[in-house]
Amino acid sequence: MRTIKRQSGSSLKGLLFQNKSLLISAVIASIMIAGLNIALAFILKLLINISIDGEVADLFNLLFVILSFLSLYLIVSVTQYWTKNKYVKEAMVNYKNAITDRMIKKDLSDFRSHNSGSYISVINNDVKTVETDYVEGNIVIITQATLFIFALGAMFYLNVQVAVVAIVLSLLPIITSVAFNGKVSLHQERVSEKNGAFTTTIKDIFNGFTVIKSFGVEKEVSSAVSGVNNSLEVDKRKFKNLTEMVKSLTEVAGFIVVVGTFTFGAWLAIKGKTTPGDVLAYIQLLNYLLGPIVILSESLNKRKAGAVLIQKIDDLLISDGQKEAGIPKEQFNHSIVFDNVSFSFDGDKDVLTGIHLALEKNKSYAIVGLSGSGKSTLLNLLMGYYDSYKGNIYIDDVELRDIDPTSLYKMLSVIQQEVFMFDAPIENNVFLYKNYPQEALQKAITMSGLDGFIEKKGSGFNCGENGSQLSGGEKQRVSIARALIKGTPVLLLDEATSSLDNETAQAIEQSILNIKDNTRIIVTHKLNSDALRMYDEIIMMKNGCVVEKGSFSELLEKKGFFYSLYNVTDNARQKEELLTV
Ligand SMILES: Nc1ncnc2c1ncn2[C@@H]1O[C@H](COP(=O)(O)OP(=O)(O)OP(=O)(O)O)[C@@H](O)[C@H]1O
Repeated sequence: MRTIKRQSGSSLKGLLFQNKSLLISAVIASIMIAGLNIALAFILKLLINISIDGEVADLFNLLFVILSFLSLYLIVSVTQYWTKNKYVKEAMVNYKNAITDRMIKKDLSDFRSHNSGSYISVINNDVKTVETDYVEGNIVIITQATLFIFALGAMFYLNVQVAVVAIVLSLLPIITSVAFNGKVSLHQERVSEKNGAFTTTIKDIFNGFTVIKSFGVEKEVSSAVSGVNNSLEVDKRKFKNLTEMVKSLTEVAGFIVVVGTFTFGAWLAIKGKTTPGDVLAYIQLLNYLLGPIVILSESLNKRKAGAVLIQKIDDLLISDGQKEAGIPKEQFNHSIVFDNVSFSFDGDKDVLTGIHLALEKNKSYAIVGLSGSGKSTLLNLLMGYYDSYKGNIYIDDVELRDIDPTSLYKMLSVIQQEVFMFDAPIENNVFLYKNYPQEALQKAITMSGLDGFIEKKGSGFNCGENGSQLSGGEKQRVSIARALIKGTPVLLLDEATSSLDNETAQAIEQSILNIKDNTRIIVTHKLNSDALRMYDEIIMMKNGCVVEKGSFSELLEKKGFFYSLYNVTDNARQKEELLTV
């Protein structure tokens, strides 16, 4: 058997930097803004020096410079936000599309290993944080770092001693911020996890609204939500407290830098070693030194936390890995074989034990057994929902785990009791937006018993959210039609007609059993002798094992477990109930 190699997959982070020309334009504009801010300090210095010992003509010349400066500032600033917003928009479109794409391409077993709330929370919360703290944060960091470097350079230009004092003191807020880096990331990750749990809880309320109402458990559910909500808000508060404490500490450290540098500048002015204009320029430059330190410390911490979220998103989408491209197999030639298959959900207690089955092409099989005996799990293994089973499942001698999942679903269709419906017209729900030959459509619609409904309501009838405008039976008919239209060589039915009345259910079962060029494996609770007689083989399950198999008459002759169940009563209805308990 080929082993499944797990591949780590590439990180989606690269997508955030894909549009390089826009990113570079936004960065250049940001750097220019930083330069213009420094130029403002020199303009103020000139203004003060002219006011002390200059001429009116100098003042007019300077005013002309100021007007040109303001026009340039406006142009650069508009360019900066325009390119930045366009870059962020394109980066986020690419990133979110890639996330959705990866989610959809996950194979079933991988997708089901995570709670759907985690995926929703990633799209709703984490991606937003990545946008503000990481993508926009990168540009903020570049702008502020440039402003800091320019301000420092300008200080050196004005006075080396003042610049050295400013650098030494600036280490204080930087150290403060770096010291809390790790802790901030940890708290951000915790908030993200709690967001996921909260989304899952809210999702459960929407999905289980009818249950909540009919069982009158509003208060209990509200209190459960309140617990999750409270826990999320507690962690959010801790996160905010921490970031704001870091901000306060950095601000205080910043004041020390201002007061220290300014005192030193004032001392130099008193000694006559610098001009008042220079002192004003120091003050202005100090703002450009301190502002960035505070913003940088906050932005660097948030960026780090954003990077942790990017990693978390990657892990959710990649770490479980997708199967290495498997063997493409779309034709079903002769048989499906379960060779000593055992399976456990929790790795402890087996739900299926030592299953040996050989299912031949174009035959029909009924799987029967008491509730919880493992019938659905057997079908789910065949659908590739789980790959951690022991033993082997072969489709025409190819191990199921080695088959490319996409091609597997071209061979198998499943019809289940739970039917998902899109909030779309019935025709889109049946065809699932694909084109099929008219003849195939008509055949599937007739066989599934949907023809009457479509005639009455029209193919454009909207099904409502998850089919709220349709009855349970109508939804099941849609699901049957969907599978029949797909025309796969193997059909799996798991309680597919349970919501239909006995007569309709039997009619549909009969028409499915009449398809001769199809392999049908049908889990049924209905011990109806007319239907059971039509199956090539009945597989009787008990406690995760296949205990009997054979045709209806063979099993009756055997007088075993199937016989005893079938003969418990002559009343078919009671037999059905017996198996459902
Ligand atoms: N996702 C799951 N996680 C853990 N245990 C599960 C899971 N799904 C099913 N089981 C357990 O596995 C056993 C077999 O379940 P399965 O649904 O296959 O039985 P079944 O014969 O189809 O039952 P029914 O006729 O009631 O649908 C049961 O004990 C069930 O509780």
